[in-house]
Amino acid sequence: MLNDVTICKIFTFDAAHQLIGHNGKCANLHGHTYKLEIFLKGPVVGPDYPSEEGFVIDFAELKKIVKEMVLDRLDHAFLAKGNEPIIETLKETNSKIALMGFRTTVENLSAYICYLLKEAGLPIYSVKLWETPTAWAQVMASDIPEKGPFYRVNGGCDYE
Ligand SMILES: Nc1nc2c(c(=O)[nH]1)N=C([C@H](O)[C@H](O)COP(=O)(O)OP(=O)(O)OP(=O)(O)O)CN2
Ligand SMILES: [Zn+2]
Repeated sequence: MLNDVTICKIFTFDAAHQLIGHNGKCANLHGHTYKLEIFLKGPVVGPDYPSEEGFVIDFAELKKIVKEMVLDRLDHAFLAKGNEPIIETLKETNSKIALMGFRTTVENLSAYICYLLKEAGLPIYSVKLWETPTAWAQVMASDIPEKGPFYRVNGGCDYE
């Protein structure tokens, strides 16, 4: 039996959002440099274990998957629930919109990313998403229900 190892790779992306109806400054259109920590957990495998590589997964491979599935979609985008009036103007100016369909709190975004990567077949352990240097949310893959994350069930909405 192989022992599991947890590995982590860190990414950043810049994005804007607006929490419509929030009773505070985040009701304004504003942006963040998000820091995204992806934790994977699994045995150190290779095609002919024990491999010379000694990887859970090649960080380069992980980077490629996260870039394609997350960063290309979210980086320098407006993260939209879909009810933000600014969307019309952004469309008119061909500005990048990532239509999430849920309220773009750091809780919901981290659950979304974790679910996406889990569905992609990665041995995902957790996703930790920093919205600011002092605020983050972490979602454990094992806490995501089979039918999907909580934002799917209740809209993840603290207002509507
Ligand atoms: N539980 C949550 N609370 C808040 C969220 C969220 O996603 N989950 N989001 C916001 C805002 O979007 C805001 O970007 C973050 O707010 P805050 O941490 O208060 O930001 P500050 O820049 O004021 O941080 P300081 O380090 O305290 O200066 C609001 N709440
Ligand atoms: Zn914010």
